Amino acid sequence: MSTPSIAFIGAGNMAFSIIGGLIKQGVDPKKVWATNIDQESLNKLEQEFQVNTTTDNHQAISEADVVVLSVKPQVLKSVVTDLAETLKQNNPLIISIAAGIKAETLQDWIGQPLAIVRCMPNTPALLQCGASGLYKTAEVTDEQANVAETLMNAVGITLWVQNEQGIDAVTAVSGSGPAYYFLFMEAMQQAGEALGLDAETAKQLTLQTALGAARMAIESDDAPSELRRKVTSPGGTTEQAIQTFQKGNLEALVKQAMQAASDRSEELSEILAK
Ligand SMILES: NC(=O)C1=CN([C@@H]2O[C@H](COP(=O)(O)OP(=O)(O)OC[C@H]3O[C@@H](n4cnc5c(N)ncnc54)[C@H](OP(=O)(O)O)[C@@H]3O)[C@@H](O)[C@H]2O)C=CC1
Ligand SMILES: O=C(O)[C@@H]1CCC=N1
Repeated sequence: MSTPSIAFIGAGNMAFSIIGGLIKQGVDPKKVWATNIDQESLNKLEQEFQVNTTTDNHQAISEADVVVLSVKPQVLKSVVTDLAETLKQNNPLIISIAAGIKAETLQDWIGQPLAIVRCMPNTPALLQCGASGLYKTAEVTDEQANVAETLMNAVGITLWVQNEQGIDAVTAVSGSGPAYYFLFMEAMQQAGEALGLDAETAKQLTLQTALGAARMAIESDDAPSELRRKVTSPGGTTEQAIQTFQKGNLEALVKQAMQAASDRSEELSEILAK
């Protein structure tokens, strides 16, 4: 397949991030369609990225090689059942980014086992710094798997999981993950202010430190535990902070939080399959 024609059904936060990443990577905007309920919210997307937009989901998928389902999980059933006949006729590759909706459920709603890739991206896709987990059904050809991978590689790194449960774990790690780091940044910034820094100084120091730490963790041969050791002078300041985190059982809390995210992903798949 040359450059595929891609239709995003439900152009909200996540689709905006992926479309932005694709266009910045040089994907032809004429090959991209995006839909939403109202045209007003599509205008920004059209102005910023020059992609085709419509409020008519049928029009968007009429010639699409790839259909990206990017509405909220709660409305996915009505969207998919409405498009089922066209999907069966055109047989595009379907990429669903919805949290918690199993591929088999989508195939049931469509009424045919079409080729489905479940993808769990994250919002840093907007900066081509995303991380996506992918799972494919048996119907997905090698060529289609390549298309899905190439698409998502345009906005960050892409990793396949072998069973669908893996997508629940990916959701808990990288899908929801940016929010965990943002929460930590918010807390650090507030604590910096409480220590007497002005808001802007606390913000800049917090964000640059997050960037520096992430880059070091990615680029260094040292594991994060070793990088941490190198910051922590015996009897020094970092040791006091780390001990405070450990007394508060940070690791157990992180595990508990991510288990809750994964459980919710599984739970959604049961609730929303009905
Ligand atoms: N946000 C994130 O970090 C991530 C989200 N996801 C998944 O991505 C999906 C989208 O999430 P997100 O972008 O945050 O959600 P948004 O609500 O921002 O985007 C969904 C968009 O779809 C629109 N919409 C609703 N119904 C229809 C319809 N019938 N036809 C066309 N468009 C419609 C909504 O319009 P309106 O607002 O007017 O209802 C909204 O603009 C979800 O399934 C989520 O699970 C996956 C990974 C990360
Ligand atoms: O919170 C959610 O349900 C979605 C899925 C992962 C990130 N946002």
